[in-house]
Amino acid sequence: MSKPVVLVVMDGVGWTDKDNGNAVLHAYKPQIDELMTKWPHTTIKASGTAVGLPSDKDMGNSEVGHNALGCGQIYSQGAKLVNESIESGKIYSSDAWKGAADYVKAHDGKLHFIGLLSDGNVHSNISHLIAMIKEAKKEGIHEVRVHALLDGRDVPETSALKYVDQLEEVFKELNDDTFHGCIASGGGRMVITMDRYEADWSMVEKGWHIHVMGDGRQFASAKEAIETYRGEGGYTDQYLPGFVIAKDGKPVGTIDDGDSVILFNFRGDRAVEISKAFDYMNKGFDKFPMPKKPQVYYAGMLQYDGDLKLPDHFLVEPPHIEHTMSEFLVKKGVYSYACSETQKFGHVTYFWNGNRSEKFDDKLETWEEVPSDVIPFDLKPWMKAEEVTDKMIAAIESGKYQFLRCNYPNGDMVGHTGNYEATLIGVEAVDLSLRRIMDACKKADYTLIVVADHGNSDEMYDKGTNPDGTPKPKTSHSLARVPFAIYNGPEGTEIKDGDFGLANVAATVVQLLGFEKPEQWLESIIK
Ligand SMILES: O=C(O)[C@H](O)COP(=O)(O)O
Ligand SMILES: [Mn+2]
Ligand SMILES: [Mn+2]
Repeated sequence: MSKPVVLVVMDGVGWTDKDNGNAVLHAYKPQIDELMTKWPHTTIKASGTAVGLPSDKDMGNSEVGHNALGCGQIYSQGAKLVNESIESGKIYSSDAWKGAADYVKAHDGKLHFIGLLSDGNVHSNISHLIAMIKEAKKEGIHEVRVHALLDGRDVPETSALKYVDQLEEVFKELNDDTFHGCIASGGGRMVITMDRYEADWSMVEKGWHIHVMGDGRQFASAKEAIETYRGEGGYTDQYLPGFVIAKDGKPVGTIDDGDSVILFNFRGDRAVEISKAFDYMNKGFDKFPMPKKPQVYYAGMLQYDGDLKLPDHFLVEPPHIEHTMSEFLVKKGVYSYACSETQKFGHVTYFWNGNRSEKFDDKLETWEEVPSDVIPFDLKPWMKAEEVTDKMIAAIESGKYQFLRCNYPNGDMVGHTGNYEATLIGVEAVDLSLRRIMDACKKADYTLIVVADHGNSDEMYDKGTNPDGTPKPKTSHSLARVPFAIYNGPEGTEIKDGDFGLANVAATVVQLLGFEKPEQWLESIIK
């Protein structure tokens, strides 16, 4: 009988000697150091084409990382699929594009785009937005409104004006007697609209008021809003309060009956809640009161949830991820367990299972969520590591599961705040938790795999310095490789020669569990 396997994802903990504010390198982390010296270990690829992104310049992210970990294959991901669909023009012959355009034309309405305004390529890409705006004009749509969520999390932390200027230029070029486009509202992505995993529905409620009702602080332009808020509160982009663009006291682009709305984000986790608000508004939606429910045609860039079929209308076919590890293990009758705190709960369940929100088998699969705090995580960099560890150890000690997985968000969520000192503590909290997991695995004689989904905390400084000479914080992920180590594996466990990536982990897990991998998967990392 093979030993059960525990897999820990240290979210956002990249592995590199480069020291650009490397909070992994400088953290006190005796456990990770032990794993990466005394046990079978290597580093693996977690970015670019190794995880299905358009190019090797694309940093990894949780969606593509957990998809690859959970399915053992490399699928072309949203960023790439949307590029291809726009290049070929296929997107404009989709039912959803035609539906949205026809609805606006039939009602003399406005076409709205909501989404993350940047070229971060994690949730969205501004180039997709611009292409669609140009096509809308070509197709005879007269009124376009953009509801711009400001990024500063997948791109430099105060870069919003660059993207706002780029978009305003496009409108300047396009606007004439037949066409009028402008920014109608917006706000920081960590304040309005882009909540995930139901951590804080009030963010989506705020977004509803700002985008749909035009109910918020008014400014003459997005630029004025950004500059005013920065001056008043020193806000960085991701935390900028909501704003409404108005003329003579009247919002320029509320969402009304007869309008169409396209959410131009391709990634699902932070697109699900706002999509539910639109798709379910007349179907018992009860997450927040809706003083206004406009009759609109709503479409997502992709379908974000394959089980819920959400949203109903979408422009580009999402990757249809088949042959996942969870499905494979269920067919083998293996009991499995998954745990994280809210912020990453969907990563080890929904992303892990190929963007499906439901289990393959209720009896064999157990999922446990530890509620996350709703605070900026640099204020509490240990987050819920202790609670996640408690649950993992209880699950190991129960003896019920042959495969157990968890995600510690600290390296990533604290890394995204740009706070180097806090991120050191975040990594150290993960390391402390690992000691307890390692001891539990030793005691129960389970194999432990420790890996990460992409870098972040390993590069906390951006290019350049602040006016006071301190390093500029970097809030986004990095291109670093990630650590991979096997603790307490079977006698003779040895890493193969070769250059591996996240998609090689699934085969490694099932090999350790004593199964042969399905033919679709990439090879195992061990001999
Ligand atoms: O959504 C986020 O917080 C960031 O854009 C990406 O972080 P993640 O890929 O680690 O979730
Ligand atoms: Mn991640
Ligand atoms: Mn992240």
